[in-house]
Amino acid sequence: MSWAPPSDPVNNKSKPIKISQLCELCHCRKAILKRPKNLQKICKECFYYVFETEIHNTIVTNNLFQRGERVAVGASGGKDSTVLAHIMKLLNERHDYGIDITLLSVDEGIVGYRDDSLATVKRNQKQYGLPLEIVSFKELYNWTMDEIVATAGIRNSCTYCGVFRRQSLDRGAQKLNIHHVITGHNADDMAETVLMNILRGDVARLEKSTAIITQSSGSPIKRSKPFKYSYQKEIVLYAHYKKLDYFSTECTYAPEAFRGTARELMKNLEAVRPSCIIDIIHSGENLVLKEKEQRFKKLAPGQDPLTVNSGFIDGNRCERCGYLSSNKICKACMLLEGLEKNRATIILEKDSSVDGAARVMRTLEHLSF
Ligand SMILES: Nc1ncnc2c1ncn2[C@@H]1O[C@H](COP(=O)(O)OP(=O)(O)OP(=O)(O)O)[C@@H](O)[C@H]1O
Repeated sequence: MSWAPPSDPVNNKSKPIKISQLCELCHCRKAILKRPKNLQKICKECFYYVFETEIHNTIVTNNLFQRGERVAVGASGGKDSTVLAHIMKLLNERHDYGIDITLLSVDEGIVGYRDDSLATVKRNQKQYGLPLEIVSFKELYNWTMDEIVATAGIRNSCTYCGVFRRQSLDRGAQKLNIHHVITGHNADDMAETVLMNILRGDVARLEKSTAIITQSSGSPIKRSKPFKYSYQKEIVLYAHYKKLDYFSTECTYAPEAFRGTARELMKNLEAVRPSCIIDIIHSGENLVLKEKEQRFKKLAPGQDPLTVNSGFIDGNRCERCGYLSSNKICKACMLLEGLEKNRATIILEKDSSVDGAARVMRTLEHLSF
């Protein structure tokens, strides 16, 4: 789409605009917002244009989509994925990417949170005229997040949720025969991840943390992040001005503790220097890490470092569930094993004493693994 000239120029005599109030991009309309990314004062129309065009440029530069490809948008009903669904539909039509978009949601089973946000996704489905598929933890693992938290405690809830959700999105996509899932992870999320991995010294993750496309070896599903360079604040502004229908409540369970700390640090840095979000991403992209061979064991000629160092076998399948996994038993099955043991203990204790209920409550309070 070519850029449309402003319809309400400065010389509009009925409503003159002071030069100092003019949009710094079109120099015609009144600026109504300061762009969080670079503090430019711009009008609403120019904001839409630059925001959408930057995402289009990210898509084209990184060659994210192939004509005819089927793409699933990981749709949680939150602001990021709602804006993602809206923008993907818009850009697909505007620039004729020729992709086929489906909304894919995971119901983690969190009463008062995910049930409400899924209601938003169902409205979005109608608003955008896109097909929707919902897969649930209950149907895939026979556990809801509420049951997991009641059994394992709240402390590790993000670990369970993250592992099961990642696999659920893959399984949902496979069910639909879709091989590309896009998510609403944005620049703030990415900069936070880079910081977190630096602070933890997690070199293996640091290396991958700025990749726009990720794909587990052997997995048919690739993932990408079209909002890699989009600021969280701009996504919220866009959703607000476009009056998009999204769900804005935070998850009922505790956020991952260390990510929360990194987020706080990022917010403080951004307040002093807005460009630091992009700067951290660029730093991450340009980090040159030591050769894997030097970081890990010595390799025989032709040996894959990942195979040697983690027991990884390309195209491996989990011995329990048969799903693709880089280990003999996939992470989801390992977590499930711990959960099932605790469910068994709780049921046993409940049955064997008069004051069982009180004991179960005490056990639940102290359980963590
Ligand atoms: N339950 C879900 N079903 C489908 N996709 C999900 C779900 N939860 C998260 N995602 C995907 O992962 C991305 C990042 O999720 P995260 O929980 O970190 O969220 P967020 O920043 O609150 O995003 P959002 O505003 O879209 O909820 C989301 O934008 C979405 O694409």
